[in-house]
Amino acid sequence: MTNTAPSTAGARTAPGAGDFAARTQQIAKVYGRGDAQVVALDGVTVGIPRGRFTAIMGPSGSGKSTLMHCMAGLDSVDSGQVFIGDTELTRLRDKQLTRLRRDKVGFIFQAFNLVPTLTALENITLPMDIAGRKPDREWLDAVIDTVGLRPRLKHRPSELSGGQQQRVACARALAARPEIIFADEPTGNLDSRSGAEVLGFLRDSVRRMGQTIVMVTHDPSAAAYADQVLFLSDGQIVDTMHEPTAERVLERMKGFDAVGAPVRPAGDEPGVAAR
Ligand SMILES: Nc1ncnc2c1ncn2[C@@H]1O[C@H](COP(=O)(O)OP(=O)(O)OP(=O)(O)O)[C@@H](O)[C@H]1O
Repeated sequence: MTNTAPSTAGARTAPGAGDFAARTQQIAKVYGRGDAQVVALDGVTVGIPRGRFTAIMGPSGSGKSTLMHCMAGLDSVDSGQVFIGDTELTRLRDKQLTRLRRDKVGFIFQAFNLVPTLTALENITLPMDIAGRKPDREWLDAVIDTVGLRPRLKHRPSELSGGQQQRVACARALAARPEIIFADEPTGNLDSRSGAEVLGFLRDSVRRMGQTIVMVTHDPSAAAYADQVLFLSDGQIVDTMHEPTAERVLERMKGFDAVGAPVRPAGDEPGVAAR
């Protein structure tokens, strides 16, 4: 890759660094050595615009999870820079990184990761309790209403459906008002109706609350809830699609052959790798 400016990833005019909730500059990540070496990220430069919903798609093994983990400070890069807001993660010591993840980043995983002995409300406020922060009551109320959990706040996870449990996990991520939320296959364990509900709440939290969300997904219908989709192939971003529909995303995914090489259809906007 020869470019150095982050992909606008959805913003139509070139935004400044301050408009990105997270960004990377030429990051590379290699796993293993010698014959077993795998280049998971190959010089990715990308910006995640604030207050937008961004989906990351690509063939299996293209580097989606690695990119998300590196952007979230859950994994280290071999070269390049990662920023959350103005803070360069790649310069932080472990303790500072832990604090930054706690204070500025929210996570939603495929497995709901709720504490079984706590009620829904206690699970939602747990990260703030651990951080010794008092929840902003008004914001918490808005989050609870957005995810439709008010009648279920005293229930424990085992008394909730999968969709409701994932809504608790969404509310937990939203409650602390993080700079950015990373969601890794958040609907992977849900039936299509519950999945649609959760995706609707995520989209609402972006539209109504100005949250920034990045979501890795394999599902074109899930990606269609996003404002833009970044397509990864062989550790590089090869396309960006704005205002996606499930049909267009599916069509674009068909453009990747079995080993993941991109075949760009005419008319699609080039991604950062081509700039
Ligand atoms: N811990 C690891 N050790 C060795 N190789 C790894 C490790 N993690 C990922 N990889 C390799 O890096 C590449 C990118 O993996 P990654 O999980 O980021 O892809 P992905 O697009 O998220 O895949 P999937 O859609 O199948 O989840 C793959 O070839 C994978 O095998």
